[in-house]
Amino acid sequence: MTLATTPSTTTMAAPAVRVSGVTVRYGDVLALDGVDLALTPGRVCGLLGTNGSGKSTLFKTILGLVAAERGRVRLHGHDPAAARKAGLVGYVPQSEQVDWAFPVRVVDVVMMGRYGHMGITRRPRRADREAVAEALERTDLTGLAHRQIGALSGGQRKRAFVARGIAQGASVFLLDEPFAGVDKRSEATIVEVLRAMRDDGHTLLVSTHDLASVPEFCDEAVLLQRRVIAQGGPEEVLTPDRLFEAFGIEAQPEEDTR
Ligand SMILES: Nc1ncnc2c1ncn2[C@@H]1O[C@H](COP(=O)(O)OP(=O)(O)OP(=O)(O)O)[C@@H](O)[C@H]1O
Repeated sequence: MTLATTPSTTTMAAPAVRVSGVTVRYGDVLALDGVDLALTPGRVCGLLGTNGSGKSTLFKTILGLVAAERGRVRLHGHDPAAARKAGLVGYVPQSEQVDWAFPVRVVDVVMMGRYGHMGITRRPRRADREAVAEALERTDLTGLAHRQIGALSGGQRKRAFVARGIAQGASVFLLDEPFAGVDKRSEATIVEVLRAMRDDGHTLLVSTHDLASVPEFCDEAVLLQRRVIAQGGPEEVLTPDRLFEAFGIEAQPEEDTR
């Protein structure tokens, strides 16, 4: 599941997302401590860290769902609330955060991405239906469009949320553990979709526990442990010393995956 190297010209572009000195607390719990992060447009960045290292909190802060005590977040120059209102950011949540019993079809989930484009009546127009059809096509879900979301496999559900972001016209995608509970075939399909999005200039931040796969599908990686331990190319970030600092174990990516 290899993503081709991004053209070097993109490395000079202004960041699509800039997180500057962000500190977040839940009561007494310090979840993020002065986090600095810059995401270059048209790249896939892997977000790595132990359980409780702050990955989901970082996503929620970028989305504007959690308020930072200090620091600031900008998405293409906008604050999180404005970016969300403009539909600039697509979010694929962890599976546990979604009520799969909710009686809604795949096509309805994807149409939710169009709400910001519709009037208050939320009546889809031709352009909305076309955008949804295209997003379903790109995520290989056309044949499942009328199935209940709860009746999909884990990988298909993830793709439905990616399709929602595509229909929305998002340019930044935050994916929280998109490969968790997903079989190899679905994983390969998701990686294909992410590659196509990246090649179209979208910016992707992808949290994963699968260290070995990071050099294969990410252009860069961030190691998080409440603060950023390292950000850069996977080979410069995933060193034994840094992995030990982040995970407290002698973990390192398998050599044959590089
Ligand atoms: N709503 C909340 N109230 C109180 N503490 C919270 C809340 N959400 C998260 N935390 C705490 O903040 C810290 C960071 O949690 P977060 O969910 O961001 O970690 P994570 O890296 O996403 O973990 P995981 O890999 O298990 O999903 C943890 O110590 C967690 O217990």
